Amino acid sequence: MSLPVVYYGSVVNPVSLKSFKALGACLIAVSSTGNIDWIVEDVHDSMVQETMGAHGYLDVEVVCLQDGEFLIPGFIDTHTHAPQVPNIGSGQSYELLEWLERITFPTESMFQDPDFARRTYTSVVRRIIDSGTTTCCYYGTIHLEATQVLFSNYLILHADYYLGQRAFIGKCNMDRNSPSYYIEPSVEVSMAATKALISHIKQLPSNPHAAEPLVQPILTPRFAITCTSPLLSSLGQLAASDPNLRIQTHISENLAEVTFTKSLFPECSSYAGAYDSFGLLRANTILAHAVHLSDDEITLIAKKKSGISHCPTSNFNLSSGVAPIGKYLDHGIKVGLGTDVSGGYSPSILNAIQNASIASKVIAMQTRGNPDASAEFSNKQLSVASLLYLATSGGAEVCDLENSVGSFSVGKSFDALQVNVRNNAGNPAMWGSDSGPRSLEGMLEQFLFCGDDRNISRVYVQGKLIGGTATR
Ligand SMILES: O=c1[nH]c(=O)c2nc[nH]c2[nH]1
Ligand SMILES: [Zn+2]
Repeated sequence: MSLPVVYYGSVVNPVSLKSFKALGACLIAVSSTGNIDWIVEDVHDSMVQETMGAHGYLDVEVVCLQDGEFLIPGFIDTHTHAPQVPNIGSGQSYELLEWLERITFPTESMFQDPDFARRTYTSVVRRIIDSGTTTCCYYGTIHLEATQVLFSNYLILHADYYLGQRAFIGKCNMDRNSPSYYIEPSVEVSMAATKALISHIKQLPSNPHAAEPLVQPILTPRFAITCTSPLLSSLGQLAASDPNLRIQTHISENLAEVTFTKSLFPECSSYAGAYDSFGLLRANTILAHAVHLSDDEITLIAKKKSGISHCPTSNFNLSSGVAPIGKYLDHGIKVGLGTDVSGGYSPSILNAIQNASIASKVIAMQTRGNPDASAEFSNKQLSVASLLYLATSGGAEVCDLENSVGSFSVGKSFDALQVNVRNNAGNPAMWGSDSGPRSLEGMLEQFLFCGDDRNISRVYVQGKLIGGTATR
């Protein structure tokens, strides 16, 4: 257990899709458990010690942020593929199905060799942490051993793994429509490996102070095209036996994919209907992409309370389309952001924020002649407040972690980023020696739109410093 610590300075705290708090002189107390003990806003520096004393915090370390530094909740990446980092930036000319066949499946198949996984995954996790991702939903490959290696990075990186990054780790299920060199031979083999991974991850000790283990397994049927009905049915049964087990998959990313999926499940009403028929649509299901959903599918997903991972960089990059996120928000669907490496070419949620903004502007421009005046978000560009929310609190909702992370409040874990937009951060796009003092709102907007990992000096999960430039 570490010592309690108090952070004093500027804090940005998401409140809703429409607002956030920009607090100039805030005290956040983090107890030795890594959870937030108390928060006091607007504290003059002459009152810091007295305020701490009133909370019984005597002789506790105070970390004071400087001008140009502020805290925000850590980013939540609701969808990425760890084994695709080696081919990040390749194959940009293809659409989804061809890209899978030519670029992705060949790379993923290399993880059959656990040594390749060992050589690759450590730097992958390190890079994602330093990009500011405190919670990450990872797809592995079909290989049990390599996915165990991915998990073991939490041991390698931090000695006591449970104080590292918060993560969901899944082994892909694929028993059809996959190349002969990268396919599981049967439902039984796929299910046995899935169960073995779950037991492997669950057997390790968890942090007693975290509401749930920091690293958890997640069911990962890759997408309906690569899973037979018996496999989806077995995964649905496994999910039914453990309501807490998260599920992640892809949905309606690309029009050719949607057509192929419907041909494979003619008895189902839709792509979403196919997942639902196997019990795979529920409140802790994370559906990546959702670019081309029908109105009936939107209604079904809203009814099931499943979450959508918006992956705008990937949606642009693979020419998949523009997901109508505003419409989903108006239907009350939970939405978070995903980098979807390597469909997306950046492991940073900052890049997903920037492309989510542009995606919403594309829709707003296309529908200018037909604004939906009665709707709050449909056909409108996403505000800074909405973008911040999707990257943090929205992601927490999608991961079913909204009571533990996603914003700063008493009782939640201190999963946070210390952002630095000062000159010494080394990003010449920011600050500038003669630009003078700026508002916290202004600094936040510039960070979201032109910041990068140079501007993330500290990354905390469950109160523990796990990355950022200050650790390098
Ligand atoms: O963007 C994507 N990346 C993938 O790896 C994948 N697999 C199925 N569907 C997918 N979409
Ligand atoms: Zn994906």
